[in-house]
Amino acid sequence: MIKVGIVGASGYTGVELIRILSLHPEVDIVGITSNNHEGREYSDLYPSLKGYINLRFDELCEAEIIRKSDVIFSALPNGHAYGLANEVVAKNKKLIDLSADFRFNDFSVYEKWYGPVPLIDQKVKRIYGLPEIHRMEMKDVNVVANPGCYPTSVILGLAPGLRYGLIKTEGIIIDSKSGVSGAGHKPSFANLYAECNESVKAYGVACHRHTPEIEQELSYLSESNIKVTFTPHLVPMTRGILSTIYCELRDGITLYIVREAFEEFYSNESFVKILDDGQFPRTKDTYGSNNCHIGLAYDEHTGKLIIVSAIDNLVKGASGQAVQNMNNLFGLPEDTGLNLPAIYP
Ligand SMILES: NC(=O)C1=CN([C@@H]2O[C@H](COP(=O)(O)OP(=O)(O)OC[C@H]3O[C@@H](n4cnc5c(N)ncnc54)[C@H](OP(=O)(O)O)[C@@H]3O)[C@@H](O)[C@H]2O)C=CC1
Ligand SMILES: CC(=O)N[C@@H](CCC(=O)OP(=O)(O)O)C(=O)O
Repeated sequence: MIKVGIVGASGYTGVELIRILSLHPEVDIVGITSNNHEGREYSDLYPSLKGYINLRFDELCEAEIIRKSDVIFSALPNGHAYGLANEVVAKNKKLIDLSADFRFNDFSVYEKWYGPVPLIDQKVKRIYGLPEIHRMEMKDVNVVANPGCYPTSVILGLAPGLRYGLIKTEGIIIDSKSGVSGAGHKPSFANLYAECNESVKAYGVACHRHTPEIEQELSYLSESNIKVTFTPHLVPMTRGILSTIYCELRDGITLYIVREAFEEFYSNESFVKILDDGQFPRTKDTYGSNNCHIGLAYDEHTGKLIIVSAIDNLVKGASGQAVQNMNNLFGLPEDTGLNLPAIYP
C-alpha cells in the first residue's frame, strides 16, 4: 500500500483528495494536517466522510509527515511548498503540490505573478503535472506541480490543435467560468452568498495569474511564443469550470480535420472525451468526475474555431488530477481509484 500524507487536508481540495483516496485500493492515508483544527476528528469537520476516514488532524510538522508517508499531497496556499520539497528530496520521498509553487519552468515568472521564491535544493526534479501532455517525463521526478484549474481546462482544449499545427498561434481568446469552490474555503467578502448568488462577474481581467501558466504550456505544445487573452468569471455554482476558446484555423484546415485530430490525440486517454458534432459540454456532466468534456464548432460567419471545455475544478482541476499523477509516479494504471462517472443530475 502507498502511504499518503495530506497537508492542508481541511481545505476544499483536501476534502476532495480524501473522498477519492479513501476509496483508492492501493492507498493508506497515514496523516492529515490543518492550520486551525489540530486534534479534531476529520469527520467532525466533514461529516460527508464519516465512516470513510478515521484520523484526527495533526499540526503541520514537515519532518513528521514526510517520515511516515511515501508521498505527500500539499493542498496549502501558494508559497508554502518549498520547504516540503527540499525535505522530500532529502528523504527520497515524493511530493504532489496542488499550489502554483512549482508550475513555472522559470521561477522569475512565478516571482512576477505570485511573490518571492526561497532557495530550492538543486536535487528537486519537478514536472508540470498535466499527464495528457507530460506523463512520459514523470518517471524520475520527486515533485509534481499539479496544474491550476483554469489552465487544465484550457490546455486540454487547445493541445491537439497546437501540437498538430492546425490553429494559428496568434489571437487566441479564452473566456472561462468557475464555481465558487475554486476560491477555497477561506472566508472572503467576495465569496459571500449574497455577493455571488444571482450574479456573474469577470475578475482578474487582463491580469489573472493563470495567464502565464496557460501561455507556458501552449508555447511548449506549439514550439512558439504564445500570448493569450484570458478572462475568468465567477458564476453562482459550487463546482465546475467551463472554458470557451476562440481561435483561427490555419489555411486549408477544416472542422473535420480538427475533429479527427482531437479524437486521435485523446484516443488512449481515460479522462478526456470529445463530444459528437453539435454537442457541447456542461459542467453538470463532469461534476464529481475526473473527466474533461470537449466540444468543437466552426463559425462560418467569422471563420473562427470555437472549442468548449468543461471540468470539475476540484477533481480534474485539482485533486483528481493529483491522484492521476500519484498513480503515474507509483506505476499504477492511471485511472486507479478515479474511474467514476459524474454525479447527475
Ligand atoms: N479550490 C480549487 O478549485 C483549486 C485550488 N488549487 C490550489 O490548491 C491549494 C489548496 O486550495 P484549496 O483547498 O481550495 O484551499 P483552502 O483555502 O480550502 O484550504 C487551504 C488549506 O491550507 C491550510 N492553510 C492555510 N494557511 C496555512 C498556513 N499558513 N500554514 C499551514 N496551513 C495553512 C488550511 O488550513 P485551515 O483549514 O486550518 O485554515 C487548509 O487546510 C491552493 O494552493 C490552491 O491555489 C488548485 C486548483 C484548484
Ligand atoms: C473562483 C476562483 O477564485 N478561482 C481561483 C482559482 C484558484 C486556483 O486554483 O489557482 P492557483 O492554484 O493557481 O492559486 C482564482 O481565480 O484565484
